[in-house]
Amino acid sequence: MSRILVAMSGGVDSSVAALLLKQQGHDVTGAYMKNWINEDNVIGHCPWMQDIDDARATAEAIGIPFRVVNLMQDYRRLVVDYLLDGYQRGLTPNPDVMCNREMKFGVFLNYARAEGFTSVATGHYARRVEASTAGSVLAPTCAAEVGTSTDPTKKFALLEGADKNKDQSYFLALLSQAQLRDAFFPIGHLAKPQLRELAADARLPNARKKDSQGICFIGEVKMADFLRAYVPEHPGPIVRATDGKILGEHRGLHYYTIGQRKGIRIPSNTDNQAYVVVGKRASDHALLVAFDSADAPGLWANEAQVHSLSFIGDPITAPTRLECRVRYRDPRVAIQFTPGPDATAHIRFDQAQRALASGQIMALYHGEQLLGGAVFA
Ligand SMILES: Nc1ncnc2c1ncn2[C@@H]1O[C@H](COP(=O)(O)OP(=O)(O)OP(=O)(O)O)[C@@H](O)[C@H]1O
Repeated sequence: MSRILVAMSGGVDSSVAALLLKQQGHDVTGAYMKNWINEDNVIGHCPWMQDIDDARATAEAIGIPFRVVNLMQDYRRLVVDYLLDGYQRGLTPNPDVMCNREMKFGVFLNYARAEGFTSVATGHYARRVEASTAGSVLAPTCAAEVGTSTDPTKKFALLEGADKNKDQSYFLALLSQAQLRDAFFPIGHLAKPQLRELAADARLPNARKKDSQGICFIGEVKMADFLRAYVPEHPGPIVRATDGKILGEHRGLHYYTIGQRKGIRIPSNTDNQAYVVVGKRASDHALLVAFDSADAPGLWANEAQVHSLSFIGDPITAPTRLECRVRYRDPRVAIQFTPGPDATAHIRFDQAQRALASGQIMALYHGEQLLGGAVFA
């Protein structure tokens, strides 16, 4: 029997994860991670107290012990500083991906091990399966199995969640084999309506709670409001990329992402073409814009460089036809993957991709198997 610490956010997904593990006969404890409590009270409503109450009440209904783990200092250092630093450097960081690698399957997993637990579980929509090595790509041997084995001789692979509308594998792209070995995703094989039914049948108090939105720690708050509070304003010119004409002034590059059309506040001078952000220029802190069209400079990419490449299973060391996902809700797209030195790779897309930002995460797939991830240069 495994001793499992389930990360319970107060939401219905992680509650059903705990419920299923308990029903399977494991020794289960629930834990809420206190990552962020809106310490400076600058970004309004933060539902964390309600979430703790919900998680505690649900743990009680399931009949498992519950604790609150304070990880605020680690979170500030490993996620918030990464986020703020990235935006200040003109990048597009992804705090959810980093929260998984550094917190849930990092600090929280280490905490669990130190407390005598064999593994952690979350309510992510992703499936962990046993894998065997076939060439350089790990091939799942039994896609139906969503087991709780921590056998150190076994290798594990990650598949997309069965509910394609809820799949969260993208956010797990930077996990390692060692992290995956001790991580369970008990709800990855379920569809959301099925999961809600299980929650209702078990009379879990949060069976009808609505799904959370937005960044894990910021909760319901918009990223722009968060950045306004934490990143100093740094104005610069808005420059038309096609001819260098200065069109106006912006209040900080961190408010903009490549591909963004809203909030540029430069009126279009044709009837039907709006400006879109196509880049950021560090030398004069310029925001580069162009009319949104197929030939807007820098907006569409046939190829890209990535760095900080990591693999869940065996690394891919030769040029290979694969697929990738360039952002959470995007479909997988076919690519030619060519590994380079020092955890870099060159990606050639079969079809041009719109608005790839430096710092953005690329998740690498072979069919529905998540192979790993990297960061766009
Ligand atoms: N503050 C937290 N404390 C404990 N676990 C958390 C916390 N935030 C997220 N998690 C874990 O990470 C998983 C994915 O987080 P996400 O914010 O995407 O939640 P979700 O998919 O809406 O799931 P849920 O319905 O459980 O909130 C959750 O299912 C839960 O296991």
